[in-house]
Amino acid sequence: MQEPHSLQVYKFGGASVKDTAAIRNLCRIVREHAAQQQLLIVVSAMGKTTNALEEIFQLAFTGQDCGPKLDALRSFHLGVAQELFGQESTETGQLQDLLAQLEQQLASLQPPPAPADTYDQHYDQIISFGELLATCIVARALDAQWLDCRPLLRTDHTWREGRIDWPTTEWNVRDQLPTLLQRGPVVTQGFLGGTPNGLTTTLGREGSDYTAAIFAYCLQAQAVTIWKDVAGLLNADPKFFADTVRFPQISYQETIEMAYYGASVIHPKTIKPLAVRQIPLLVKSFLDPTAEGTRIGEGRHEPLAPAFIRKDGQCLISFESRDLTFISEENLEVIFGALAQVRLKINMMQNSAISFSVCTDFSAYRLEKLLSQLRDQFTIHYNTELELYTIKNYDPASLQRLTTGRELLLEQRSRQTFQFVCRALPVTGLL
Ligand SMILES: Nc1ncnc2c1ncn2[C@@H]1O[C@H](COP(=O)(O)OP(=O)(O)O)[C@@H](O)[C@H]1O
Ligand SMILES: N[C@@H](CC(=O)OP(=O)(O)O)C(=O)O
Repeated sequence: MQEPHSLQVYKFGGASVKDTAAIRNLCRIVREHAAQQQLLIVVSAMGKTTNALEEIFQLAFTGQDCGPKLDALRSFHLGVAQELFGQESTETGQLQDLLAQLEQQLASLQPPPAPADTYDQHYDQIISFGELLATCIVARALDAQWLDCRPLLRTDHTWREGRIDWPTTEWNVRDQLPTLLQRGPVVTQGFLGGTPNGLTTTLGREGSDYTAAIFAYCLQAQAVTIWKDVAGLLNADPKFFADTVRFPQISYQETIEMAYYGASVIHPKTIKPLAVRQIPLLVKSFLDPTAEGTRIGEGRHEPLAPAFIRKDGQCLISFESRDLTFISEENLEVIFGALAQVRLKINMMQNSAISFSVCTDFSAYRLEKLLSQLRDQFTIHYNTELELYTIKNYDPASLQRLTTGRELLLEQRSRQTFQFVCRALPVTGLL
């Protein structure tokens, strides 16, 4: 038996499996870069399938017709499978079974409409089909073993953000995976987990990177490679910023901070399990697989270029005590408690004498719940459609580059990091 550390974990996200050509490219990468090694391949839903499933679920849950959107999702997956494997080979089998299960589960939501407080639980049962369908196709394209990760990756019942039960998960993974990996490559789902009573959970949007890290941690893998549509970890998202530069090497700590502030290239929970076991994380381009990419690991490096992180869809909420009393620890306890209960994460916060402001991701549903809990005690104002910018390792030029022409609604700076909230401006090109 090979030593456990000879294992590589590859993670392929939505962009790398978005269509037939992308899946063929994935197969080439696996063949050319992972021969002679044990390989666990973690795969996300194809392209924008998770968003499509969210729309389908929303329609079904609110008693509306999701038929046309479901048909489009079905045709898309069957179309890709037919291009890869031929018409007849997809008429029955696992893919058809999964599509039938999805249809059945959606039908069971209506009528009668499920109670509103089961929304998140039902969400997970439906949204998870994106990864199940994608892995079914990719495993077959690679002639690899298909693994349902849900019985292994044990979580609690925190729907849409399942919290991993590490001891159970590690035991399960170490019990099951080594034998399978010895036989050949294994393909499994990112983003999914399972509760003790066999229900599906998801780990938070874009959580497949985290799945790769969980498996790598449990199996003490040699490295994790996440294959992206960018050259590596850059100092900014090239979709919004001009003149980006790649970091060839960067520490776990710098990366975790970038992910925390919103650099969407890596899910924020990915780094910790890898850092604990000193497993390097490689970010590589599936468009140019031989290029160097980025190596994230232990150690120090030269000071980095300023990094720019933009988070859109922000909401700035301010709480004022109703009777001009100062914002006190007691008030803050109430506000934090309510934010935690409705699961609104604080991206930035600031207090003054009689008011306390938080910047969070906007969710109409969660905001309404928050307002109904706190309205009696506080006067609450909020603004939506805002952007939160963070500059790590800022200098005067980078500050000027980002703040010129913007009205800053809230700002904060430490020695390394500058953050501000502002109104979204019309897009006129790259920043
Ligand atoms: N600092 C950054 N460096 C590189 N890419 C970034 C950065 N911040 C955001 N991105 C964005 O992350 C995208 C890749 O991540 P993501 O879309 O989650 O990939 P996938 O879903 O395929 O795993 C890139 O296309 C890029 O727009
Ligand atoms: N498919 C899920 C999980 C995920 O991680 O996807 P991706 O690897 O494409 O970001 C999502 O879109 O949230």
